Amino acid sequence: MSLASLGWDAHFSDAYARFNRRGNKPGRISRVDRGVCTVLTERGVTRASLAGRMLGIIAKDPLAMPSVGDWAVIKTWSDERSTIEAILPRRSAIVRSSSGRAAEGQAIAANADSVAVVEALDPDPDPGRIERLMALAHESGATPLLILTKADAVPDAPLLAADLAGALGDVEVHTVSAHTGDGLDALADYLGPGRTLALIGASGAGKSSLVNALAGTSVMVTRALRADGRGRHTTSHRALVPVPSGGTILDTPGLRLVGLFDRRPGDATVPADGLARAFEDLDELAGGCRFRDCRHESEPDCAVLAAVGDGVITARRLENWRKLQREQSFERRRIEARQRNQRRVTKSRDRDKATRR
Ligand SMILES: Nc1nc2c(ncn2[C@@H]2O[C@H](COP(=O)(O)OP(=O)(O)OP(=O)(O)O)[C@@H](O)[C@H]2O)c(=O)[nH]1
Ligand SMILES: [Zn+2]
Repeated sequence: MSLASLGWDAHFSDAYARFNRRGNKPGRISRVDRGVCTVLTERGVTRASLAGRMLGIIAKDPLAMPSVGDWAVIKTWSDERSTIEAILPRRSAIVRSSSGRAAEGQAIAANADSVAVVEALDPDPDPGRIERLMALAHESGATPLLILTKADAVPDAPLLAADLAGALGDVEVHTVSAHTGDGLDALADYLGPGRTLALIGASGAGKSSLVNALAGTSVMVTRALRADGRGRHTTSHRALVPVPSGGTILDTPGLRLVGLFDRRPGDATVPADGLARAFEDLDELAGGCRFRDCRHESEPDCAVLAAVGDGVITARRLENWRKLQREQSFERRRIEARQRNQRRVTKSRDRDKATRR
């Protein structure tokens, strides 16, 4: 396996220079199990545990915990054991905050060139989840895109895709089916030699099936859906899989909680449908603002900002409420885009009818 096909380039080779001595070699982490990493190197696959100095660094900064996709410095000892001595600076990282404190974030994928939010077209795609995951993709520093899976399972895939794309702005949207192979060719751009495409999405979104379809072999375990139609948590590991086109695809574990990323510990128990109700007090307060379309940012006589100033509500709560409102306006834009599309379709159908007459 050449390091270049795994994404090794001048940037990483420069960073490696100060570790370049006998006994050390670079490798890319393809899997992490409780501190033991599977590493792809020029000479094949190695298992490596964390060196003592790494443990010290991680204790101070959990983000330094090796993640799938990281380039690592591997030291091989005289008894053949291997340890991870260091992680080279990341070019991008998908970070999930396990609690409200940013310092407790955890990298779930490193050094991807592009990050795809993967959402199934069937059952109905969830725009709120897409938007949350899209924020995570944007924050990673890689190029975000949206992959809509299971296109074979719905009659109107292009319409649904256009509808979701309309609300996303400048992000490429691809519609695919792992079962029929439709749309997979269009993903080749993201998987050229040395390029890494990472996938994030809810459990059951079809990530493993997509990895299998792109890698051309059955490298990941997928399992049938539960009777209630919800995906089962079947990805037992995070994996970096080389694909025939020369790049690598990085699968992350299925993310089951809708608001996993931006909800604070106390809010985590609030179910998605109860979210609006959870902010009723804020809606009520907003009724006291001078302007009816007050955005509670810097407007004069804003009752909400006043309440924050008085300590009646916390700034964090206000921020969460704003997030919810952004989601709702996303939903509105989505519905408008769908109506526009439908009007277009109806119009062209009428035109067809007229010409046939
Ligand atoms: N109709 C159809 N079903 C699909 C397609 N891709 C995946 N599925 C089904 O969707 C279910 C979930 O697929 P997985 O690939 O396991 O989903 P995942 O995102 O990897 O889920 P986790 O492993 O839980 O993270 C399985 O029952 C698949 O057979 C597709 O293109 N078309
Ligand atoms: Zn206000």
